[in-house]
Amino acid sequence: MSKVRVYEYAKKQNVTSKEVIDKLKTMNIEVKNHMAALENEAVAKLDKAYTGGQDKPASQNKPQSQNRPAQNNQQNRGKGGGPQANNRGGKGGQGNQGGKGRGGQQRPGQNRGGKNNRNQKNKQPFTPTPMKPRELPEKITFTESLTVAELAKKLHKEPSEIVKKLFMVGVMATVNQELDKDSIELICDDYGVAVEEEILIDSTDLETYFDEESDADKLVERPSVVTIMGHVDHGKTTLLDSIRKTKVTEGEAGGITQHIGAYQIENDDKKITFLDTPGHAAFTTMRARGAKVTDITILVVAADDGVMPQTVEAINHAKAAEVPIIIAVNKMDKPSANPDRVMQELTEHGLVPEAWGGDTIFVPVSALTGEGIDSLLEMIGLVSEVEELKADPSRRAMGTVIEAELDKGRGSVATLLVQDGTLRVGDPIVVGTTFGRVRAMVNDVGRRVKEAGPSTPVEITGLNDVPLAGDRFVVFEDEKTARSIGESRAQQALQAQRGEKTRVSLENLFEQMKQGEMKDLNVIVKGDVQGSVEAVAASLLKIEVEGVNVKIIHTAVGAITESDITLAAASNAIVIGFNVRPDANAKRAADAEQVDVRLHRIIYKVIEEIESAMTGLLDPEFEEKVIGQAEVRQTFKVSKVGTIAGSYVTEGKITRDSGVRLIRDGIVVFEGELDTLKRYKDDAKEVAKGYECGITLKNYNDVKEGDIFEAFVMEEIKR
Ligand SMILES: Nc1nc2c(ncn2[C@@H]2O[C@H](COP(=O)(O)OP(=O)(O)OP(=O)(O)O)[C@@H](O)[C@H]2O)c(=O)[nH]1
Repeated sequence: MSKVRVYEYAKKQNVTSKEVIDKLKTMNIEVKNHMAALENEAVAKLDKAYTGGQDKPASQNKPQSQNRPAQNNQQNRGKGGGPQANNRGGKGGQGNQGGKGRGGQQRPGQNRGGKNNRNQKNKQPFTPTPMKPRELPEKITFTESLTVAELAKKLHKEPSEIVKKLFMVGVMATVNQELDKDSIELICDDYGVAVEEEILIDSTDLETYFDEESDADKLVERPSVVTIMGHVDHGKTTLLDSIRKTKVTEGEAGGITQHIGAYQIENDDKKITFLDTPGHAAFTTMRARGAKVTDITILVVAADDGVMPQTVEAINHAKAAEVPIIIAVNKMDKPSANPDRVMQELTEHGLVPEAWGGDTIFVPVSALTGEGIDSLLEMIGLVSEVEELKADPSRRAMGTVIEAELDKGRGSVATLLVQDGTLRVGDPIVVGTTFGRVRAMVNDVGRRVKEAGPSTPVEITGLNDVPLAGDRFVVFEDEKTARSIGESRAQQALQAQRGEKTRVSLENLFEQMKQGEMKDLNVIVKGDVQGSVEAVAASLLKIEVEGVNVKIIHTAVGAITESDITLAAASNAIVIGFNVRPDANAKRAADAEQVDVRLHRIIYKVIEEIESAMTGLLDPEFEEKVIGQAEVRQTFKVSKVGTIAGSYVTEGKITRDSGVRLIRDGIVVFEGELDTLKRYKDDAKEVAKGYECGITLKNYNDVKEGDIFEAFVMEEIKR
């Protein structure tokens, strides 16, 4: 196949891949990254754009294609920003100088600006004179960025000259400052020197291998991968069992005992893979790690119970992952079954049955009696046909870890879902940050196998360490490469742990918007009552700021849970708690995943904060810091004084002048000030963890045993 990839095309045109991707975007052609293969049609359109409508194919263009219209250059200059020195807020626009275009792409001697022509006059075009030491180079190359000093060296100039030039276009830079691509191009443009950005292909980035496209003629249909989700006790496990029992061939060794966290069945000559990781937590954890493994979600809803909170959560998780949903209305054998109610309730969540004019498939089943299971499988078959699930068994194997553990006898044991290619015993493999050679491979019924094709779950041994669920794996040519990539990945992971992640937060939102990285601000709203959740969500949706949309991906009543944080991490969302707090697990998860959780009690403050963040006006000067917690052990009513809460400090400390919140079952019932803080009879300035104290609140008396005081102070944030 001779398809041209984005980076190859960019090279041909002597522009960057990003520019090509941006240009494609303006043509409504979305490509994943620089590795994406371009359709002929896209190449033709690009050729047209780069040759100014002359319909000249890229192959005929000289590598340094000069004849790009100035207006294209303008367009490609990046979103609203002129040149900027990195790490600086450089006021955009200034450097975007009129029709000057990006002569950086041009070679000296070709149609250059006046200044450079003057330089050129001294040159004897056909006499091979030796290069003068201070002469400008024809072209420079760089990867990602250059410091001012490095750029100066490449241009054979003094750094101070470059600093001056930058200053002229409104960029203040010091000698050691890193310059971004725009600034480098602008300076080179000014000297009439061509620039080429070398794009490094990161061989340690496993996703790159997933993005490699297969030849169309090698693609074959692959089994669909199905996850079952639903509310507790609605019958997920029973349904999974029932499907397996009806379909696993009797003759299989090991019968129906399942060995690994996934199994495959055959229905109408078509295989279906079920992931036995019920619950959306596992599903979303995987997605948070970047892996998409599920093709279809079966949402189990008990016909006698209807839509419950976890049903809604599951819907939102599946929607966020853009996975099609089939509804299994379970427990139809029960006399109290009311499938109409289930349909009605799900309609309220945007899942409208086909019978009512929608496009959601509802299948009534009984996991207990087996009734309806065949229709369910048939529907899975139908949906997977629509999805056109394809893979190329001839390529190197790649996929995702379903689960992994350390086995005393066998060492690291990992269940992998092969998503593309064919995995074979003996293959050198990198799995997450681990590596090795596939020593032995066992299928879902415990039988040893030599190879496993697309959508097949297998258990393997032979890795040097235990990978994590959701980690990606890729097979490499030889063990040496696998080891070196595995080791660099482990190293990178360590560094990343120390470094920072770029999850969206209200603090960095504007910056990300400016760089064109954010189009949707995903938000999860949790609140104390349905009414307030709806009100917050509705007000958020009304915010109008150009360039970014608020997208509510999940709302629910109750405290912020770990599952909310996982969803936020997977969907790059922020979490808003309205009169509710995160529970302990959620707090830990939010810290670890760096999910921005914003807690509020007044709607307009929520809106104000988000709006300011979107317009870059967020005032981050003060941030609330929780300094301690105390639990109310006993209350005493004293006339004139009110209720004294005999409390025990469980975390940090409570200080006399800290702000305080009273929390009951995860819900904030009061926020205000302390009236008194006493140790025995004496006033105390602060009471530390492990000590008892008496607390009264200003203007609030309804303190109850078991309530939690949360003390906080406002701290100035260093910018
Ligand atoms: N009558 C009837 N009972 C069912 C059916 N499906 C499941 N049950 C029962 O419902 C209960 C819960 O079923 P499970 O399969 O454990 O539910 P689950 O969704 O896996 O529950 P968790 O794993 O706790 O989330 C069990 O007692 C099942 O026997 C059904 O179709 N009809």
